[in-house]
Amino acid sequence: MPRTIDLAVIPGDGIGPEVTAEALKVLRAVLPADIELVETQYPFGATHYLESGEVLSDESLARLKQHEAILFGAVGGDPRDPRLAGGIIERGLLLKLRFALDHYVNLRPATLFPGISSPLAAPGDVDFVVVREGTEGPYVGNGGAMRIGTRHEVANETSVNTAFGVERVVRFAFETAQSRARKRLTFVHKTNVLVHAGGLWQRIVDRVATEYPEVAVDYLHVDAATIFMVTEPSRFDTIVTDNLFGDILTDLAGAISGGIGLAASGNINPDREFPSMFEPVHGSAPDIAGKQLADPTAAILSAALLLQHLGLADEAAKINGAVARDLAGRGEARRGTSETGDAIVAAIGEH
Ligand SMILES: NC(=O)c1ccc[n+]([C@@H]2O[C@H](COP(=O)([O-])OP(=O)(O)OC[C@H]3O[C@@H](n4cnc5c(N)ncnc54)[C@H](O)[C@@H]3O)[C@@H](O)[C@H]2O)c1
Ligand SMILES: CC(C)[C@H](C(=O)O)[C@@H](O)C(=O)O
Ligand SMILES: [Mg+2]
Repeated sequence: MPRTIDLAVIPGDGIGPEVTAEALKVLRAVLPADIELVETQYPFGATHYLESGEVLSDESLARLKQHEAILFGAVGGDPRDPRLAGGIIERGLLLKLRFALDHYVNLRPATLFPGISSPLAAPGDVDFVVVREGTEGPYVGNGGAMRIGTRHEVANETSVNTAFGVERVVRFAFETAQSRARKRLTFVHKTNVLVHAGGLWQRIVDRVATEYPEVAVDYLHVDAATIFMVTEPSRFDTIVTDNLFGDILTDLAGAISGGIGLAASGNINPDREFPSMFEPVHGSAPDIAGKQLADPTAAILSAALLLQHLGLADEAAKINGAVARDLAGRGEARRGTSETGDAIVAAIGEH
């Protein structure tokens, strides 16, 4: 039966548009003739804000909610531009989307593909997925500052953790662990210091664990987790953690899996009340923007996560297979962004 995918596309700033163009190229190439991809482009990002004054209006948000899924590039402008101070784009656009669309699971797989060199690990050593909480923690903007600019300034940034919010992401993580071959879940936090939030998380992990007897659960403090991610990444299968620890751990996970240019993510609303949003883990990379130097593989693998979420597992597997074949033969030669997109499209045709 013919099917349509109604996709919102937010390319964003810097390398965002460059890598998103390649992800769309691959999506168009992998979908069979009876699935029509309908793309609606939205201009949001720092550049659009500086031109129009809009970060993300309520009307735009309402329009985005109508789509089936969102493909997101990356946002963020010149860090020295005072008009962009205060995380106006990061908070006002990206986090606003994650919160408004209730993306309580931020799913970030880490896989070291054959053919890719990692500072320390060997292929097969890195094959885990981070289930990062996406709507709570220190990200909620519950804070404030007083006596700003004086020697007596006080600044607070409160981490908000609710039983409801923690339980739903922990349940998702157990389901994920249960579905994977090794069935191992590592809870990462800092329960020895952040005792209030840590206590809540620990009690919920312990309680939900009783419903998943096949899943082996362990715990690591986040500082120790960074050690093992470098020295023994094979110990990880599924990781569940809060919003901030998950942010930091997944850049590290990218670095040990061949680089941030390969790290994909999905901001998922498992209840399917709102569209989920798929984006590379990396940002707008102003240092390499406009030079065709960005690796679009993270954006392309994020498109595969998007297809998986929409129930198109065969097409998602085709993209993952094409990326694996391309990476295996890529070697050390430097390639341009669109050249890499073309090579992955060509690799889809090989199977
Ligand atoms: N999801 C997002 O939109 C997102 C995520 C992270 C950062 N940001 C924003 O992006 C801006 C830059 O942030 P940053 O420099 O901390 O992080 P970044 O991820 O943009 O860049 C970090 C380093 O990784 C490199 N890099 C990133 N993506 C790459 C790719 N695809 N191929 C090759 N190299 C790549 C960059 O050149 C840079 O050296 C900031 O405004 C930040 O707030 C946005
Ligand atoms: C840009 C920023 C708000 C964002 C985050 O911290 O979640 C980014 O670092 C990411 O990892 O997607
Ligand atoms: Mg990050």
